[in-house]
Amino acid sequence: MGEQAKVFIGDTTLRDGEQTAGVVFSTREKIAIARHLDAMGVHELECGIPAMGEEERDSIRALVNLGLSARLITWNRALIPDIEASIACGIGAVDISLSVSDIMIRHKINKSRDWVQEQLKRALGFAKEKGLYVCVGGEDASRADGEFLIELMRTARDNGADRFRYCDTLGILDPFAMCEKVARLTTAVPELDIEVHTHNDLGLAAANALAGVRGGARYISTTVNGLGERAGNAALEEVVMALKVACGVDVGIDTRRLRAVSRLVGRASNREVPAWKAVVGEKVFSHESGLHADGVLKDPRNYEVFPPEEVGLARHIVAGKHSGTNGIVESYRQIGIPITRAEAQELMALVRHTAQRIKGPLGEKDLVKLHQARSVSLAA
Ligand SMILES: CC(=O)SCCNC(=O)CCNC(=O)[C@H](O)C(C)(C)COP(=O)(O)OP(=O)(O)OC[C@H]1O[C@@H](n2cnc3c(N)ncnc32)[C@H](O)[C@@H]1OP(=O)(O)O
Ligand SMILES: O=C(O)CCC(=O)C(=O)O
Repeated sequence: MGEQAKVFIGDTTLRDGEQTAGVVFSTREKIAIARHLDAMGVHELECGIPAMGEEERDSIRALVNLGLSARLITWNRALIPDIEASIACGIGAVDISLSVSDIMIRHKINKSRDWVQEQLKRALGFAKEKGLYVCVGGEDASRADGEFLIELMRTARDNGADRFRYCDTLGILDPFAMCEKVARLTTAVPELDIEVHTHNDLGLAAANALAGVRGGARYISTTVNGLGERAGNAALEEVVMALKVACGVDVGIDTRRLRAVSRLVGRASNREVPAWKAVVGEKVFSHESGLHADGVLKDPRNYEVFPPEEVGLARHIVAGKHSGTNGIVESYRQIGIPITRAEAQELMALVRHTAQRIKGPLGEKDLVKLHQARSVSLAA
């Protein structure tokens, strides 16, 4: 993955994210999330499923009316009425989805590979006739026959598709396999851009998204906080920061807004963001252990992969069971009580004991109490 690689983010918080069992966004929440993602510079928003009915279509129309810079795209089965419903919302881009693995072709949609090919031509032909941008969604592509996928992509290319979405629908791939499989497709059909849509059933969604890019994909499907079916999708915040930090690929998104959008989606989905959530968790820049706190105080780069401000977070030095002298001095400094290293060393056993007793970090009151107790015992 070189610096020159252009990678686009297609966020599907408002479609696959909302498909999380039990999650419902109000139109107002959808608007707030869409505005936020747009302001950050997310390139495309998959914003709903018009075939679901009038209420869903109304919310999609409300999003269309915002006039965002991001491209809005809807999810559709490969059925003309689904695409007509999208057009009726004023949408200019559609994902036309087909199950492409034999297991789903036979045991879900009860059809054949030939039917899939023919239905793709029909639905894609219709959408292109209407002037739409079309992403062809290959549901369960990671379990599909490789040769069949190539044939399907060629059909898609020859019928005007703008890109192909390679879905690891069940999250079964490892990053090495993902890279190889996508590379095979990009080599066989180089004219058609690939998007990778990865699920987190094995905790590999973000890694697989990056592996897809290594294999030649140019689009990544994400959701804020990794919301999505079952264990969720590749998290926007993880993908964007991993691309930037680990791969040297800047997708041009304002990462300082990641915390805010994470909290917005956390509230709207009624799924609080865990404090330890990678990249945006409230406590992922908290340092307690003596050697870590010391290292961070000397130079944050010792223990921080990027500065917390880069994602809208802040650093915290925490006094607790594993604290060392320098961390304790800093904890007292933060609450306006300057102490010396010698004083901190004397307080350390009390800090450890208190942390053990309360089974957690010390708050301001605990620190003040220990400091007063020490002063009293010295005076006595
Ligand atoms: C992997 C994914 O996330 S794909 C996105 C899935 N998202 C959703 O399902 C959320 C929204 N879904 C819905 O509101 C509804 O399921 C609708 C409107 C899409 C369809 O509703 P219904 O017509 O009542 O069908 P139902 O949900 O029971 O079953 C799906 C039907 O679509 C068919 N189907 C499934 N995928 C496709 C496809 N890609 N192209 C064409 N037909 C399909 C199934 O074979 C089944 O048809 P059958 O009843 O003839 O066997
Ligand atoms: O078919 C698509 O475009 C997306 C389907 C999907 O969400 C998935 O396969 O996980």
